[in-house]
Amino acid sequence: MSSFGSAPIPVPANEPVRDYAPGSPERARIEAELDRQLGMKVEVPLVIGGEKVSTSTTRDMVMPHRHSHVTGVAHQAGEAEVAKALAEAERARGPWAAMPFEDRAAIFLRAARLLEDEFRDKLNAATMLGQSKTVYQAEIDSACELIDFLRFNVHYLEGIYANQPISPSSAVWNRVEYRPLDGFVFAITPFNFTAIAANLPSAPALCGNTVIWKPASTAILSGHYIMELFEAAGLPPGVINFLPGASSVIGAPIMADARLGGVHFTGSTSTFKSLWRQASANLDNYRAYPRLVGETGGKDFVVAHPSAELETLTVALLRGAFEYQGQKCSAASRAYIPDNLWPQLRERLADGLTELGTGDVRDFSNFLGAVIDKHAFADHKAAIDAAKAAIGSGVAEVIGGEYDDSVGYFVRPTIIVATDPNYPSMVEELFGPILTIYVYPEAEFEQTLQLCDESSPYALTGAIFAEDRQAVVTAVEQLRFAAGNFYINDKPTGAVVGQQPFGGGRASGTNDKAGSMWNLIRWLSPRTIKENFSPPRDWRYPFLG
Ligand SMILES: NC(=O)c1ccc[n+]([C@@H]2O[C@H](COP(=O)([O-])OP(=O)(O)OC[C@H]3O[C@@H](n4cnc5c(N)ncnc54)[C@H](O)[C@@H]3O)[C@@H](O)[C@H]2O)c1
Ligand SMILES: N[C@@H](CCC=O)C(=O)O
Repeated sequence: MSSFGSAPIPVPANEPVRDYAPGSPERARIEAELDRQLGMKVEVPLVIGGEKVSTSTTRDMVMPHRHSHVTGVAHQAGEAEVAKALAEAERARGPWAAMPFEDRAAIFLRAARLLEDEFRDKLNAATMLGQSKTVYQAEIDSACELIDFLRFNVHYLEGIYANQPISPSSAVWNRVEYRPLDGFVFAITPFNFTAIAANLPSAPALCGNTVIWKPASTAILSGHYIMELFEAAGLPPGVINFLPGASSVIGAPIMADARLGGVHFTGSTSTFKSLWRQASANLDNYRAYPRLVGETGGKDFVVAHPSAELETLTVALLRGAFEYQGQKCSAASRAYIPDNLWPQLRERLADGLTELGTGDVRDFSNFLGAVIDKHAFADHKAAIDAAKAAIGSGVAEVIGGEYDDSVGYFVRPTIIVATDPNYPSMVEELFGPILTIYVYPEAEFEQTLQLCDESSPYALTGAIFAEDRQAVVTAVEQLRFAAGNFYINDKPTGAVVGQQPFGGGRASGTNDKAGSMWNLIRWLSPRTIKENFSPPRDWRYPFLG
């Protein structure tokens, strides 16, 4: 806090989602920006200590929905740049930690304001072109969710700082200083959410930490504009160091560094486990135990009770499973449907699938773009082929199931109807536009809840659909540990900062709830200070006489 006053932070409200309707001013602006970005090639440097760094190795950035189109090149970090980033993160630590909270807060509040306006189209367009999001999916991510993260984190941190111990006597004053960690933070970010990519480095930075940020190789374009945004907002050099490059080159030396204070990770479960193993192997090197925060994979479920309402269930499955090509960690990827509802639901879903346009995100009539890259395409193709081959032994039918990578990595929305509740796509994460459904006998609702709870290792999001209140009560009870974000009569995606703190347990992560005080607490190392205004002057207890 300032030495000369205590100014309350403006109370945040969620950023309104713009609708980009035909003829709207925002539609005209984003179309112009898309055309502008389509006409250019960007050269993305590393940013270390505020300096833009080029290297001898670059990597092409391509559009998933038109892989022949190169949006630019990204310079790749090597050993020397990793060493420089470690040195810069160390150099900037003292001055940044000494900067008053109001000033750190002002930088991120200014970033939010810049994103509300002049950066909005740039970041949305980059997210659309680089990560193949439709305009709506880009808007809720790279504009609204990111603005919310920036504003709400400031608000939550103010609340944490205000949390102080009691000082019951006039002789003693107790206080807690919420220091940053005793080392730098390594932020490792996924491809699928621009807001997450920005939040993972900026949340620890707001708390006074310096950060080395390794973005996903398939989301560099939006990462580049995030760095421009932070720079425009006045973030001092060295606070966030941007290090695109191969994880094999960047990961090991940073994880082995004695000054590692924490890892802020979002991505797959297997990558997080490998980071945890590296931390454990390096335990004797570290100055302090690093904080390991990871939000990871999911096998998110929808359970319908026989009393569920068909219309809302249909919409929840179509939107929950297929928005952004199912590449949300929260996406509904398995559903348990009672046999009384299945015939009608099947018809509605099959009709819905034929209407979900899949193609170039520059065409606003499409509901889905492409999956992120050739590896994801190959995985989804293999899963669809395997399901078709399993018809009659574990699978009843495959609805949809088309794919084509001649122009872009397109996988059309697909439903696998499994007869085996442990069929691989009922229990393993695929992270694409594939929903697997198991139809259960309507009398077996409680056994089905148990199956849902026990058959997959993940516990990120899940939903119950029921009109019968007792069924809701039973599901809430039986699925207590099956999801960190649980929804009643709503799709399991679309958590909003400030409304539904997000994260899961079991194989889905450490459940530190992004966009909440619980996440920020992980980047703080409290120091308790007791001051005695009248220390004792005699060592004897009164009873010693
Ligand atoms: N739970 C959540 O909140 C959440 C949110 C978004 C995504 N996800 C999960 O993320 C996954 C998809 O994202 P992805 O494909 O980008 O995940 P990923 O694990 O492949 O990559 C995530 C990041 O880790 C880096 N990485 C990989 N190996 C590394 C290593 N050895 N050392 C250092 N860095 C390394 C990657 O380069 C990337 O930056 C899915 O499993 C999804 O469920 C979870
Ligand atoms: N917060 C997002 C998920 C982010 C993971 O990819 C949601 O709730 O849909």
